[in-house]
Amino acid sequence: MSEPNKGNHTEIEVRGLNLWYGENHALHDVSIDIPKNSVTALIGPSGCGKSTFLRCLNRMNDLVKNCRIQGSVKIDNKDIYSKDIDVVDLRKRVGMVFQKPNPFPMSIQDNIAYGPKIHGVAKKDIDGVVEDALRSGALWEEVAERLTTSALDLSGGQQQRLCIARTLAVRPEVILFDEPCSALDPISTSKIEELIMELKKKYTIVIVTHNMQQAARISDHTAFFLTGDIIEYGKTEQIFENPKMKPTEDYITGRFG
Ligand SMILES: Nc1ncnc2c1ncn2[C@@H]1O[C@H](COP(=O)(O)OP(=O)(O)OP(=O)(O)O)[C@@H](O)[C@H]1O
Repeated sequence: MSEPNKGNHTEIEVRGLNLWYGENHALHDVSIDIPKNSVTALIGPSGCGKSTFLRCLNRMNDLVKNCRIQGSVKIDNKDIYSKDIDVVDLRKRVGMVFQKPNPFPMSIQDNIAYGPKIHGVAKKDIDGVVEDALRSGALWEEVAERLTTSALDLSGGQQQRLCIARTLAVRPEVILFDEPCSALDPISTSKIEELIMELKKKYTIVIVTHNMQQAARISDHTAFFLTGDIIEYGKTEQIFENPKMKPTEDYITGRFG
């Protein structure tokens, strides 16, 4: 079991989390404390369970057939797997941004307004919510004059910032990023990285990344996963400059993975 991080106020507390896809035991007794208003990076070789773990944090694995989960995941002190949790409300509180930008096939404005409308924001307030979300997503200046045009006409990087803005529009507490830059060029990537570092002032961020430099640049804490276990978890500086575990050192120095 990994040492839970002690320090900042904990936003996400995971204890003894086990997950099976059918017979495949994909997460082994994972425990971790993820601090509020910070960026936590999940790194590790392909297939080690990073995305699986990330998806446990907003119960996206509920949608996977034959998936079984044991253990507890508390967000803001409340077990998100308890019976009285409304999963739609949970996914509003814990937003997610995926590897490939996935705007809805509708206008920029409607992409952002979609969630707030579903969650009951009054019509008169929608324009303000849209503008705020696009500003927070560092996209407003680029799209203010073309809000009614299709989101699919935006560049890949702009689409990804739109997806981030769409997540922000429903006022989440936590944002999960699953390799958000892997489909983007270096300039778009650095814009998203800057945005993530800005967003952590208001939100708790957990990011899966294959890009070690990215983890080192933007995260405060890093967890190294290997075959379904957290091998090491700590301050990013310590993990990258002075890893305590041999497999962590081997991975970050490129000896495997
Ligand atoms: N929907 C699913 N159904 C069945 N098995 C799955 C599913 N998703 C993941 N797995 C399995 O769970 C294990 C962990 O996969 P996961 O995608 O979480 O790893 P990862 O570290 O995120 O990998 P990558 O870096 O390649 O995205 C793998 O053995 C994978 O095959």
